[in-house]
Amino acid sequence: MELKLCNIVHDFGKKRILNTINLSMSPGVYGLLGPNGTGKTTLMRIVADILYPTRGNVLLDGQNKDDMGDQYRAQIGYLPQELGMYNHFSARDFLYYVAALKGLTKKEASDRIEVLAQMVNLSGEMDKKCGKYSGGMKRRLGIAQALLNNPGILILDEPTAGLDPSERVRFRNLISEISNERIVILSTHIVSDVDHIAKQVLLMGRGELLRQGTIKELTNELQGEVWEAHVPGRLLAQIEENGTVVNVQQTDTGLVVRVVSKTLPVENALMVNPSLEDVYMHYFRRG
Ligand SMILES: Nc1ncnc2c1ncn2[C@@H]1O[C@H](COP(=O)(O)OP(=O)(O)OP(=O)(O)O)[C@@H](O)[C@H]1O
Repeated sequence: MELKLCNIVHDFGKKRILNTINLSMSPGVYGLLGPNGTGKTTLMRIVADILYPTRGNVLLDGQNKDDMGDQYRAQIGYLPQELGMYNHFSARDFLYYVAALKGLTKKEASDRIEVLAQMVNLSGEMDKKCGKYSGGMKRRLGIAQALLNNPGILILDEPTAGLDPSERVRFRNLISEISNERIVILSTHIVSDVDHIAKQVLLMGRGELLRQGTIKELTNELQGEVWEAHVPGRLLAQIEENGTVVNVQQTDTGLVVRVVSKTLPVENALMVNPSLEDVYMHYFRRG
């Protein structure tokens, strides 16, 4: 399966939101990483066939999605940022409802709901009302509804927003498990959501794909430019002037500063291995 975005441009009124996006994807997790308001949701809505781009084409295995119609939409699973759920529905009824909208028969729906409830670890909670679900359970139910039609392309828009750290880790593992046969596009501004699981990281800044690569490729680009130094507080401003400060930790004897800088930031700085967070800060330090 190959999903290709060709010269996607999108304008809202006179404002250009997406500027000539080109991208080719095969099964695996694509982490769409960038600050708020850079066009991630807009791009995902275009791939989900909810929004028509101003210009450009989306091709699935060489066929234009607009020519494929329902055949294309049958391949899409979408978890929007805000998924509307009926609080008085049980999780099971909610999934039956979405299954009906997706055109599944009752038998297909009941078989699939059984499998998905297990997959997202909600088997024992299916008769509980959606309104009684925690944030993490809602997100897992959101994944289940997106997977009802067994889509080849799964689009997850900030799926970990509002989750606590342990839910976040569980959720990341779940995404990883379900990504071996499908294209998963996951947008986030939280680096750890895509660290470890993304086959490719797409850095999105102001409507453009700034960089694309594996985590290793992106971190390798900063090899020799990431430092840690133990410094007195008064040196922080000078370090900030010459590099991108990624982290500052207070200690009894001063600060431990992590910084991206082409040159040695201070005498005693030690070169360290770059992380995806360093890459993110390097590209987006000014928001
Ligand atoms: N329907 C709309 N009409 C006008 N402008 C819009 C519309 N939807 C989004 N925008 C604008 O497009 C830009 C990109 O928004 P988008 O939601 O795609 O970004 P994002 O990267 O997903 O951000 P976030 O993480 O905050 O959702 C923003 O400036 C936003 O205000």
